Amino acid sequence: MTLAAQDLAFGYRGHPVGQGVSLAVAAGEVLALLGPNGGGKTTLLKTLLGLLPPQAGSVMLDGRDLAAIPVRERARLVAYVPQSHHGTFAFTAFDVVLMGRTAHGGLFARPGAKDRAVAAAMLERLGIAHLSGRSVTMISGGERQLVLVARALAQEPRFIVLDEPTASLDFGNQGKVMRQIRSLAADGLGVLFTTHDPNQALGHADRVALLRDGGVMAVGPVAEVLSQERLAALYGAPVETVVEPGGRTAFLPG
Ligand SMILES: Nc1ncnc2c1ncn2[C@@H]1O[C@H](COP(=O)(O)OP(=O)(O)OP(=O)(O)O)[C@@H](O)[C@H]1O
Repeated sequence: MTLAAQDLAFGYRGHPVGQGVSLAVAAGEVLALLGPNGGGKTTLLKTLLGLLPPQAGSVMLDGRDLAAIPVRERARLVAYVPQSHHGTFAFTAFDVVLMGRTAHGGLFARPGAKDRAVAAAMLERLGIAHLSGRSVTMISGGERQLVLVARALAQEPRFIVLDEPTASLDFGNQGKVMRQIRSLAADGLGVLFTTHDPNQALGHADRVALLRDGGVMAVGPVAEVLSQERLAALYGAPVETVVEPGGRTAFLPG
């Protein structure tokens, strides 16, 4: 099963952002999307999720055109973790995670015991069960980010798309989310995430796509694609390479 962009052009009405993008994320793998600010990462994700219509080309989910898949079925297959934002409504963390179950119930069905159990299990999995009864307007940005990841997991999707999932997280929670990402792929999910840290792609992704000016500069296995030269070209800035005594490579802004 794959989620794939085929010769995709994407953008907003009257504002094309990218074109000629072909890439795919398969079940069981992690694909990282890297690129400079404004390069089109979020817009591409929204198009892959069906939140924005393609301007040309297509998005295919398991060989079917995404546009032809009913919205509720789509929601059972693909979950989205948007960039963390301030919640406006004072829902509890538990209720927000429970909302991830909507795609599994009937149109007006109330959540059942199974839905509540899945929501509780996902809060537990992310280590935030203690936040269950707290209002999401009164927790930290990082805690809210973890709630959004738990909500996506409660959807029990086949693919999960995360937009800068670690942006507001402290060092410990960054590690926690990245480990979750790996374990989701081990459970058979396809994972696509954006990041501004090439080292996260290096350490946790199987493949990486480099997006610049709305086009794919390179896509492939991390070890083949991520080099000092490519990253310098991607960001238009110097990049340094550090090789640890154990042989592990890391990139630093130069
Ligand atoms: N709602 C919108 N309507 C019109 N143009 C938009 C809208 N949102 C973003 N853009 C523009 O689309 C382009 C791509 O933005 P996008 O948010 O996809 O980039 P990004 O790679 O995710 O950036 P960042 O790393 O800064 O989050 C930018 O030029 C941006 O100004």
